[in-house]
Formats: sequence, structure tokens, C-alpha cells
Amino acid sequence: MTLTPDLNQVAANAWPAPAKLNLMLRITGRRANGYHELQTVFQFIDRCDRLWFDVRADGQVRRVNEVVGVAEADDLTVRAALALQRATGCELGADIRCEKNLPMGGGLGGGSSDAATTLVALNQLWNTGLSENELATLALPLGADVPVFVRGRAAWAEGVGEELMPVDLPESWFLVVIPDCHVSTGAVFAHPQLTRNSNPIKLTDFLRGDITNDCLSVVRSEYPPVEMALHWLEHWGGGRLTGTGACVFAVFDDRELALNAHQQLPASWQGFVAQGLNYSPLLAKRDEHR
Ligand SMILES: C[C@@](CO)(OP(=O)(O)O)[C@H](O)COP(=O)(O)OP(=O)(O)OC[C@H]1O[C@@H](n2ccc(N)nc2=O)[C@H](O)[C@@H]1O
Ligand SMILES: Nc1ncnc2c1ncn2[C@@H]1O[C@H](COP(=O)(O)OP(=O)(O)O)[C@@H](O)[C@H]1O
Repeated sequence: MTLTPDLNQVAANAWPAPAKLNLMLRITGRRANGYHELQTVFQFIDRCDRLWFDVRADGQVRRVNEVVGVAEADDLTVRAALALQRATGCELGADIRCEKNLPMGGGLGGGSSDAATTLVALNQLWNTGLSENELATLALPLGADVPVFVRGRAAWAEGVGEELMPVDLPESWFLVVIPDCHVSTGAVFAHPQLTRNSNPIKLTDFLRGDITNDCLSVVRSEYPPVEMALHWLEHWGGGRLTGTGACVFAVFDDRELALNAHQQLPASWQGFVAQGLNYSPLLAKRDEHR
């Protein structure tokens, strides 16, 4: 008999919720409801939150661990589970445990990814049988970035991020720097100086090197830690902002170069090295359960 938990088993039962990077982001207009029309490119990275689900027979949905700064009722995992219950009439519930490895509000999409992983996992574990399209439709009201995580394919995106076209991109290495500040997505989109009228481009323009992020100039002027991180990354070929930030990243051809840059990160700064992924690890996990 062993008294230590079988850590391999714990890991095997975990459902991954990867981060994303926006490799470019253009704002091409504004809708009547105030939301902005975007063009963006999403790629996943191999840095993930991990979630565990225990099915409950009594229909209750509970988050069983503390997530600092997020009340249980507001947690996107709980909201996603309740949305799936409502849509399907499922009478089962779940205990949800979420290991947060991704910084919140950093433009890495951790909350959106947790929501998507919850939808995909519980659709399997509850046997609710929704198709990928149905899950993506359920995902959008939870957040503009949730559908891309449900579909699990790196994508060229338009609209508010819901019109998705899968793309295959180089799976480069990234050094992601986490500036010591939180950027409010709402505040960036409300900023009077934000560029809102970029001309639309095509995927081929992005592939030829148009990697503009229209949020960059507002974010770097309003948030000094982002400006400092971008300044430091100039030494490594220049930094880019993911989404509305605060995280910034530089691209490397191989892991060693990225690790070398990471080692030189100022001691008080946070960051990590990760690889770009065209397929979310969520897909492989889902397929184990089919
Ligand atoms: C712009 C992206 C790119 O990935 O930024 P990140 O949040 O990842 O940094 C996302 O699409 C963000 O989507 P999402 O995360 O769902 O946005 P929310 O926090 O709900 O948006 C907060 C507020 O920003 C404004 N907003 C958001 C998205 C959008 N396309 N136009 C907007 O004008 C709205 O006023 C909204 O109420
Ligand atoms: N499970 C969750 N993980 C992270 N954030 C969550 C979660 N549930 C709700 N949120 C809320 O969503 C916000 C956005 O989180 P996140 O997706 O990590 O950032 P971003 O949209 O900048 O990429 C957080 O500030 C938090 O208030």
C-alpha cells in the first residue's frame, strides 16, 4: 500500500487549458453596440492552466479551490458549466478544481481557456453530445476568445474574434514577459487615442510580416511596466503585445535562444519560455475520452 498520491495519475486526469498569443491585432471598426471589429491571429502556447472535474449526481456545480481575485460565482469555469447544463438540460453537476499557472488579465486568455476546457470536458464527462459548432456557439457569450479555445486550432480571426479560419504557422519559441501591472481590456478599448480605423489586411500580409497590434501605443504609454518590458525586448529582436496586454513576447527560432534570453531577464521580472502550438493540447485530451 502507498500513502503518497499517485502523481502520474493526478497528471493523467488533468484537462489542459493552454494560453494563447495574439501574433497581431488590428482594429478595423466599431459596432453599434460599442464592440470593436478586429483582425487577429491566435496561436496556442504550451503553457497551461490545469483543471480536474468530478461529476456529481446532485446537479450542483462547485469550484472546490480558491482562485485569488475570482469569486466562485464569477469564475468562467462555473459559468461555462452552468451554461452547458442550461443548454442541454443535463441533471449532472461537477466539482471543478483549477490550477492557475497563467497570469490573469495578461492577454494570455487563461480565463477564456479555462471556460473552453470546462465546456469540452463536461460535454464528454456528462455525455451531453454537443457538436464542436454547438459548443462554440455556447462559448461566445462567455467571452470573445472562448470559441477559439473550444475549436483548438490556431486561427486567423475576424469580427469580435468569432469568425475563425484555421491556419498553420511556424511553431516558434517565445519568451513571454509578464509586466507587473494589470491592463483593463475595457479601458484600452475605451481610450480616446486608440486606433480604430486600420485598413483590413489579408492573411498573406500577416505572413509577409505585418504584425501590428493597434493596442500597442495606448498600452505602452499608459502602463510604464509594459513600456519597460518592450524596451528590454528590443535587445532580442523586439517585443509584441498579446491582445490588450499586459504580457509581451519575443520570437525565437529555437528553444536554446529563448532560454538564453530568459536567463538574462532582470531578476525582479517574471517571464517564461513556451512553444507555439497550432493544435491545442485540449484536443488530444478530448479525443482520449471519445
Ligand atoms: C481583444 C482581445 C484579443 O484576444 O483581448 P485580450 O482580452 O485577450 O487581451 C479579446 O478579444 C478581448 O475579448 P474579451 O476578453 O472577451 O473582452 P472583455 O474582457 O469581455 O471586454 C471588455 C470590454 O472591452 C470592450 N471590447 C472588447 C472586445 C472587443 N472586440 N471590442 C471591445 O470594445 C468592450 O467594452 C468590453 O465590455
Ligand atoms: N478561471 C478564471 N481564470 C482567470 N480569470 C478569470 C477566471 N474566471 C473569471 N476570470 C476573470 O476574467 C478576467 C480575464 O482573465 P484572462 O482570460 O486570464 O485574461 P485576458 O482576457 O487578459 O487574457 C480576469 O481578470 C478575471 O476577473
